[in-house]
Amino acid sequence: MYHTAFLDLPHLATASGSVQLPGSKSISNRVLLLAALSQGTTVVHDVLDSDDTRVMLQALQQIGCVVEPAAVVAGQPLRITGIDGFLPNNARGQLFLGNAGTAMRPLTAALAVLGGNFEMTGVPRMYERPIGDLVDALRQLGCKIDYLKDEGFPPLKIGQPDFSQLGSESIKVRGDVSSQFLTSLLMALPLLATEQDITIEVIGELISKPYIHITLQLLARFGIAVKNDNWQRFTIAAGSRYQSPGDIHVEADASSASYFIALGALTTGANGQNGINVLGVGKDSIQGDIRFVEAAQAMGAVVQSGPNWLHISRGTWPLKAIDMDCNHIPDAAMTLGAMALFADGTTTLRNIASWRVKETDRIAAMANELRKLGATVQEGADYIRITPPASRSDWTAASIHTYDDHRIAMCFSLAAFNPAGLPVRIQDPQCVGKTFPDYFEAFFSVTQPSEPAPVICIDGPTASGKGTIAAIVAERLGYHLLDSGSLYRITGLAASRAGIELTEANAQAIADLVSSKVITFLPDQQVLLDGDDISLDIRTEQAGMNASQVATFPAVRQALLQVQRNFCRLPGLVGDGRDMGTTIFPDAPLKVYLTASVQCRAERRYKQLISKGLSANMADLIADLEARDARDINRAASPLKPAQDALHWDNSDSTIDEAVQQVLTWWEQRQPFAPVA
Ligand SMILES: Nc1ncnc2c1ncn2[C@@H]1O[C@H](COP(=O)(O)OP(=O)(O)OP(=O)(O)O)[C@@H](O)[C@H]1O
Ligand SMILES: Nc1ccn([C@H]2C[C@H](O)[C@@H](COP(=O)(O)O)O2)c(=O)n1
Repeated sequence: MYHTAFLDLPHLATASGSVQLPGSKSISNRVLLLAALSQGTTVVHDVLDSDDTRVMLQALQQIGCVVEPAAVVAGQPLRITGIDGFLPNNARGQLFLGNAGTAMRPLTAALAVLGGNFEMTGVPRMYERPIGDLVDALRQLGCKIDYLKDEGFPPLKIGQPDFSQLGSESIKVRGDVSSQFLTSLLMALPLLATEQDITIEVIGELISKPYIHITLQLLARFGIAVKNDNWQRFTIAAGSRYQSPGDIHVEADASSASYFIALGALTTGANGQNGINVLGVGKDSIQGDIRFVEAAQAMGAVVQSGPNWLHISRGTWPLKAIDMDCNHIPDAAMTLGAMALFADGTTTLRNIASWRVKETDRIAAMANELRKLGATVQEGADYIRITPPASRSDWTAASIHTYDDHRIAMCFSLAAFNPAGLPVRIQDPQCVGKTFPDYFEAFFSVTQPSEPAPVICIDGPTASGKGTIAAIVAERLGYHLLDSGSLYRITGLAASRAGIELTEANAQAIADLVSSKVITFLPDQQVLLDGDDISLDIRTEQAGMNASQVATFPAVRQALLQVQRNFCRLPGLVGDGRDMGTTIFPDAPLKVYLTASVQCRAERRYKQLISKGLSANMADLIADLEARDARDINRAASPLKPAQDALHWDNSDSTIDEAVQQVLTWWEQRQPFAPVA
């Protein structure tokens, strides 16, 4: 997941390949709660690991469930031992539920019926998301729920219920604000339907029926039969008791599939490959958002499907504008809003009032951000109408505000395929953590830029601070990092270990040797050579001198050329070395030549070596630095020198932060985005 302040997507040209989607959020959180309420242990496979499931799992452990392991571990199922319909004595506490509607609402209902003493809290946006209709319905039953802040909204305090007045009348709940209210009652009331039937009656039109369909399907898996009378009355039979189904698999998220379905519809592939394969969800899905496929087809996508896979390719182009009632696919419909940017006219998405009370006011948010890109947008209480930019020149490079809403971030990634060749900036990309933490990694794995991904080159003499500055700049931008010096250090070390003398006569043998090695770069500057950890061995001054020696051999430089260029991948690269800007990435949009005085560099290197527990003395260091500088500058092959278009920075008197800021400022000056107001 990207934790950067923003993520710049370069202009993208083509897309092809396969994406394995993460588990569905809606199914994950329902299954987790049902398992928690059940008798027995449920083994849950493929649970989504995201912000919303994390808060749910934490809360379930607080109410007394045993969860093993305590959090989702990739590739491992979760074992949940439920409470069998009863809270432990004196169950109480504060449950923090972030911005997860799929946790706040069902847990409120279940705990209000079970009768714990809990405070239900979350992030500020959660306190703007209505829950009053659910609370009213629960109070009809005798549940005790108080508002801790604003009437009708979390945070809430749940106390002991009094069911002595419980009669045979049906429980009434509004169906036109959020289907999560009905889902919450459907999951909580089996706990009360031990001796009598319980009927829920929906007031107003029931929105998002597909989500109720998921709830009913999953209740059935946990042993609860519900009679559905025309989506207006739901009767839970007397004698209900949650029973673990044993093993259960969470299918992949159909809403998350929408971005890749759209991607297939928008793009052509490169190198003879065509289309996008979406794995983990297909035509047998129980999720309503799978019907996004029909909407995408209406806009021109060509879709083939199997039980749990989809293959999508471009059909009609430009896409066809549509006028569609999207009530059945409220979440995935946002993706249609992004697709509308590529349509042949005005697209209208109707019956989407629920967008206004989601993670943010999604109608307003989509309208604002689409306008930034150049679209003409009209919004109403329950609709949005989008006309794409009239021509290429009407597109603008936009910095997309994401409102802490994962779907806004994912939708607007598609705008990077604009016909104007513009990049797109996604602010706060980590908001995708709510449902699809590795969304951008998946997106980059199947997309290709129209130009090579952007590279920032930082060259300069030894100990000038290149490596330090490059690493921080890369981290701030979410870019890959190439420490090219380490490749020469590895080469020198490999040759020495193989007993090859570092002479010109052995240059080809050394080049062949390094080409035959498996070099692995791990986080935290860890480097493996054929599986051996050589991270410290390559950092000695001797290793630096050896590197400088082998770096004079053209055969070695040639062997490492493509290795270095292969580091240039989406979303971009920061490369540090001696010839990044002159030889390896001559077309890089930013080249920095970083220097510092010899005395200053020697002092820094001294401190660096001592802090690593390596021995050093200043006089030797100065001599070594000067010798290394001389060799690097005077060698014939790709000598150390500033590229003609490099910007120079002497950082003898600046801090690391100042140097980083300078590079980032230069980089920002090259971006087309308007400054954030
Ligand atoms: N502006 C700065 N102020 C103070 N210390 C710095 C500054 N820049 C870098 N340093 C420190 O100097 C040391 C050397 O920096 P670094 O290893 O990044 O240099 P380098 O140019 O990459 O060296 P080499 O080419 O040998 O790999 C590090 O300990 C780093 O923390
Ligand atoms: N692009 C590069 C990077 C490094 N070298 C050589 C010259 C250096 O003295 C040696 C070690 O580099 P360091 O890790 O200190 O940055 O490797 C080069 O020729 N070209």
